[in-house]
Amino acid sequence: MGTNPQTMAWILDEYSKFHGYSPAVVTGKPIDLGGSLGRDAATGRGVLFATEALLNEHGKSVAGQRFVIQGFGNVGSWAAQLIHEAGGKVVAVSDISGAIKDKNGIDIPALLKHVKEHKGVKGFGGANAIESSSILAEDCDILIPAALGGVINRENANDIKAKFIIEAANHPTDPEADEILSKKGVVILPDIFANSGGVTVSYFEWVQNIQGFMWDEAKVNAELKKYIQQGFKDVKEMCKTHNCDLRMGAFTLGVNRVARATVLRGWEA
Ligand SMILES: NC(=O)C1=CN([C@@H]2O[C@H](COP(=O)(O)OP(=O)(O)OC[C@H]3O[C@@H](n4cnc5c(N)ncnc54)[C@H](O)[C@@H]3O)[C@@H](O)[C@H]2O)C=CC1
Ligand SMILES: O=C(O)CCC(=O)C(=O)O
Repeated sequence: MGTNPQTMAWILDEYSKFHGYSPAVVTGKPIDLGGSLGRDAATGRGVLFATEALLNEHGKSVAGQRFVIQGFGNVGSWAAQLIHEAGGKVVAVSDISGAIKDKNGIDIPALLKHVKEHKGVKGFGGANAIESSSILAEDCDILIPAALGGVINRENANDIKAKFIIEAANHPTDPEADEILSKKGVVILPDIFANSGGVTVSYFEWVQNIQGFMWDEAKVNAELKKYIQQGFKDVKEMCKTHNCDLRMGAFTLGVNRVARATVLRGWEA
C-alpha cells in the first residue's frame, strides 16, 4: 500500500548502483525499466477472475451482482473497473477521503475520472456521501475489502450483509470475525488466493526479466486467468478432501506443496 512503479524504480536503481543493472531484483517496475505489461491491473484482474470462479461454483456470475469495495487505490479501482465492465453493479465505494453510495450502481468510469482529478472519492457528484465507518455494513451481495488489514473484526462482523467476501487486501479479516461470519454462512475467498493475481504477474515479470524478453498484455492476462482458474480448482479439491473452508483449503494446499518439495530434497518428514 502507498507504493507505485516509481517506488520500485528507485529500489531497482539503488540495488543496481552496487550490483550492476539488475531488473529482476524487484517487480512492479515501470514498463520502460523492465516492468510487465498488465502488472498494474493484475491484482484487480485476479480479483475479478477469482470472483468469477467462486460465483460460478455457486451457479452465479458477476453480471447483476451488487458489490461494495473498501479502498479505491491500485487494487480497488482496477477491481471496480473490471467488475463494472463484466456487468457487476458497484453500489458503494470508500477510500481514505470518504465513502459514496448509489444503490443503482456507481458510474465507475466517471468515478475514476473524479478520483484522478480530486485524489479521492469524496465529492463525487454521481453518488450520495455516506459515513466511511458504514461501508462494510452496506447492503450488497459481495464485499471486497481492498485497503487495510484487520478491518473486519468481532466488533463489526455481525453487521456484514454480504453473502460473499473477496479478500483483496492482505489479512482484512480477524480470526474472531472469520468464526462469526462462517456461522452466518458467509463465504470468504481468502487473501492468499483472492489477491494472488498481483504476485502471479510479478512472477511473470521476473520470468520475463531473467529471459530478457517481453510478453504482450494479452499473453499476461491469459496466463493469469489460467493460473487463477486452476488455483481455484486446486483449492476446492483440498476443501473436499479435508472438509474445510476455502481459507483452510488454500493454506493446506500451499503448506503441502512446500512440505512435499522439502521431503523430496531429502529433509526428514
Ligand atoms: N497492489 C498490489 O498488487 C497488491 C495489493 N495487495 C493489498 O491490497 C491492499 C490495497 O493495496 P493497493 O491498492 O496497492 O494500495 P494503494 O495505496 O494503491 O491504495 C490503498 C487504498 O486504500 C485506501 N485507504 C487507506 N486507508 C483507508 C481507510 N482507513 N478506509 C478506507 N480506505 C482506505 C486509500 O485511500 C487507497 O484508495 C493492501 O492491503 C495491499 O497489501 C495485495 C496484493 C497485491
Ligand atoms: O507484487 C508482488 O510481488 C506482491 C504484491 C503483494 O502481494 C502485495 O502488495 O501485498
